[in-house]
Amino acid sequence: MHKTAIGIIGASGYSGVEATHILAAHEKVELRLVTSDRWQGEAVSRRLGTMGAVGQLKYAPLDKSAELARECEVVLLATPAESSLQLVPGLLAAGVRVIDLSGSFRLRNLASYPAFYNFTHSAPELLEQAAYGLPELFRERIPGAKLVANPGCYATACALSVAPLLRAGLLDEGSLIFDAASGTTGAGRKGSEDLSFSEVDEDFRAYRVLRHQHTPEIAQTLAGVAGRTVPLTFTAHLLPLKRGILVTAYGRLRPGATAAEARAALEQAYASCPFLTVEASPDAVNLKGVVGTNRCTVAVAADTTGYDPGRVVVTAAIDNLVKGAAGQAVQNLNLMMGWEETLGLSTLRGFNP
Ligand SMILES: NC(=O)C1=CN([C@@H]2O[C@H](COP(=O)(O)OP(=O)(O)OC[C@H]3O[C@@H](n4cnc5c(N)ncnc54)[C@H](OP(=O)(O)O)[C@@H]3O)[C@@H](O)[C@H]2O)C=CC1
Ligand SMILES: CC(=O)N[C@@H](CCC(=O)OP(=O)(O)O)C(=O)O
Repeated sequence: MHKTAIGIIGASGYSGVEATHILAAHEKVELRLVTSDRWQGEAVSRRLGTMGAVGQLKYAPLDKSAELARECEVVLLATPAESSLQLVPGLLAAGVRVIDLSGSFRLRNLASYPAFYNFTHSAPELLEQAAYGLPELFRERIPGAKLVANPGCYATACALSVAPLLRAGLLDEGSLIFDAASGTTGAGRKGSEDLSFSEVDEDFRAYRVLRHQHTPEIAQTLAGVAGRTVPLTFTAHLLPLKRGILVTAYGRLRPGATAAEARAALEQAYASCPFLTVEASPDAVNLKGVVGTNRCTVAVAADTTGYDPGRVVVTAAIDNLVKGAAGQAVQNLNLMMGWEETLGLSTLRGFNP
């Protein structure tokens, strides 16, 4: 059977390693290229275990990425945003299709880059070309895309929690609040004092409050589904765990809308989405149900206590490295290539039997 040549640039990072595992077992893929400076010259099997034929592949240095990637039909960039920004124009010019896991092609508003990513965008003409790779909400542009901007991990969970309610016109025009918590792999492999074991273990705190880079991304997605600006506050928290994101979203039902309609909106929106599960109650949405898988679980409840009439709460959970990064990238790859959406992703095993 013909296999499609794929490369992973930034293969030694947390999401690059996750992508290597998934693609090594993908029946339609030949993993042709993995690049990393820290592991250059070493075989994949030395770092990740035997992994069949892929185990023999050696990590190439990052500065050879652009040249070697020309042998690939599609390349996943699991690199920091600035590195992706440098690499993407050349790869596209060489006819290579790209799935970028970083934030460098997600935002339409150019001013958001200096404000939230600390750089001025050097390839603004490519932003319009990039398909935002959140298949459950924006499936149409992915199959024909040359460049897919894979969504951020928090942005994935936040958007999937409330988008169906906004699309169905069930929420009022007041602001939405997203409280989200992530495991530490969300910050990547590079170390910092704040992320050291002694600082993180047995602690819990918010970070980058009112200046997190996923705020404009969530706002862009919600405006896309609601057809209006959606005011929002997003707060990220660091969990003393390795993987997983749980978001709790707070909004208000518009007068006359009911909890049953909100639940039906989630169920209808996600009925044909293989990785989305609507749980009976927000209490049933947890990290154990999703970690190690490409799933996203969601559930909604509305206030019945009378203490806050109209209040609606939605929870959503994902694995930040799978549905929040490498798994979603492979889901997008499957759609770009016209393959079954779940290929390589349906047998991933989480904690639950
Ligand atoms: N971790 C997560 O949960 C998520 C991450 N993302 C995004 O995906 C991308 C990869 O993230 P993640 O896997 O966490 O990152 P890591 O920090 O774990 O890994 C970064 C990778 O990029 C390579 N790299 C290339 N250029 C540079 C550079 N200038 N500085 C540092 N590393 C470089 C590194 O190679 P080497 O060191 O071997 O040379 C390494 O393989 C990022 O843009 C991130 O924002 C998106 C969603 C979720
Ligand atoms: C725990 C933790 O630090 N998580 C990261 C999320 C990484 C991500 O998705 O960021 P990009 O938009 O740069 O791709 C953060 O909050 O920045």
